[in-house]
Amino acid sequence: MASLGLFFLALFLLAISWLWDYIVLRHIWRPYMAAKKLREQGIHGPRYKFLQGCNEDVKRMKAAADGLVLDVHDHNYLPRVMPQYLTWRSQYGEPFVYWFGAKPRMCIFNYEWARQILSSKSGHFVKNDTHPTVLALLGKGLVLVEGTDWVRHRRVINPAFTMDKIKMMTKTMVACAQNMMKELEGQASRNKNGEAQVELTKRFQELTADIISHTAFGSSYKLGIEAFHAQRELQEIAAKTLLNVQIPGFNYLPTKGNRRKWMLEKKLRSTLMQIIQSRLSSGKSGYGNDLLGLMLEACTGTDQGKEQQHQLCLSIDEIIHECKTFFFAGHETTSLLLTWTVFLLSVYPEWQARLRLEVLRERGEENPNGDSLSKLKEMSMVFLETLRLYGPALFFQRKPLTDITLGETKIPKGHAIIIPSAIMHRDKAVWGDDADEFNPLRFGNGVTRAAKVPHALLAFSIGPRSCIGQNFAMLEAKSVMAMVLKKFSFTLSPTYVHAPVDLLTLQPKFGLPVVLRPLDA
Ligand code: HEM
Repeated sequence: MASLGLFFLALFLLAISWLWDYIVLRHIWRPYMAAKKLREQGIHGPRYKFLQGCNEDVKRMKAAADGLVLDVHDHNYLPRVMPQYLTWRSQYGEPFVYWFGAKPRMCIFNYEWARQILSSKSGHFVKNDTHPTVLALLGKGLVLVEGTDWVRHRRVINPAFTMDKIKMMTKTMVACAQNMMKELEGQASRNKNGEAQVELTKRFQELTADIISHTAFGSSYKLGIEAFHAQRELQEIAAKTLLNVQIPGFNYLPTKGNRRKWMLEKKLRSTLMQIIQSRLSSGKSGYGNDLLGLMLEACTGTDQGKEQQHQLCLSIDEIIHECKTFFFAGHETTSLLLTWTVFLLSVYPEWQARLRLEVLRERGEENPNGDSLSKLKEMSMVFLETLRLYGPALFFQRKPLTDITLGETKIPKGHAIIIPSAIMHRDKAVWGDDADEFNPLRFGNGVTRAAKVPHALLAFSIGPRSCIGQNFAMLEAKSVMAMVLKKFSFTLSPTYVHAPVDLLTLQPKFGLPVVLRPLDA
């Protein structure tokens, strides 16, 4: 009896200590003190609300803005997509602080501060805490690892992204694009008017999944596409649940949503494991020159010294995480670059004609290759302008590991910093009065001279954590766009609705229906 009493007393004390830590300290005292300290520095923001922070306000503002539909010439979708940042900036100035649950987030708009944070090599800034579903989707690969692990992963992966290697992959990229063109031509020829009405967002997603599957993992399309579908659904779940209050332990409850998420995670892992296993069993004379081959070689190679091998070694579990990372990072972003470029070239047919001419001038009727694609300067300009206006990533997050000072402002350790690149890309003081307009000519003298600040384009980020796949993405997008421009002219379908939406990446809410007209018809 006495021991039962002791047990309940211990349980009671445990509950009290949990309540004290979780409710009082974490959700009342710390937010109160953090807000007070920031106020003393003149940094204000929306009021913290118990447990939810500002998450419900964000949901409300986004829901209210969701009905806004833009004219196709209007590229300022920020009031639709990021209404909270615009509202709070106008109410509280720059920077301001808001609350993601109980966690403070400082939103900065200053290019010099962004440069200092993103270019820092000191290791003082790390990626912010990742939502569990985003982690399941993206894997703890290169995008999310930190410190010496990041150095090790990046060393293993860097050799797969040299320009020579990427140029060699052009053939595969063009072949995948060619298959898609054939399908589209077939679709057009079956219609009486010889045109095809196609929703391109989905087509580009499938195409870029096919390309990454072939170039990075050498896997069969069928297996790759299974991983792709599981990741897509995880992304939808993440986008829907990101702003929900996170109750400790909730992720372990067998709710319908959690069970679906676990099933998808399992499916993704087992599919990637299958791709890896089939490569391992075929690797009698090396594992191949692509990304997966390089990772497996590093993991199992025996011709290096022990010390060097340790620095260049990834475990099978780490390789699975990297596969998730590359599968997601490697196709989602590029498919969106293609989607938004087709949108803009439909709205500005003079640029569509200009790029078609450039493609035909460089290569005539022949399929593009690595060298000819590198010469497509105007196409590069159009991609850069597309990334400025419709970059897939809307903002970056970093978290300082120690107290830091930016200008006169002190940012305490652990306070997340939000760098809203989509808003900064429209800063008229930096980009000029036409910042809201589509003007690829601003990139005529190269990316560093396009604005008043050398590294104003943040689409691939800057500094040591900038995108490892940017050359790959540009060459891939060029391969596909060159093929599309050679085969078709295109216009927006009358059913297109211009309503960009934030689903972790910037996407057209209702897809991109276009009308394709074969050029040789
Ligand atoms: C238009 C296409 C792309 C865009 C706009 C883009 C954008 C970005 C951005 C903004 C970051 C930095 C994220 C941060 O700092 O939080 C990043 C990192 C990364 N990207 Fe991309 N990306 C693209 C294509 C690709 C491709 C094709 C791959 C792989 C094949 C890739 C792989 C990665 C990886 C692994 C990182 C993490 C790098 C590191 O932290 O060392 N990306 N990307």
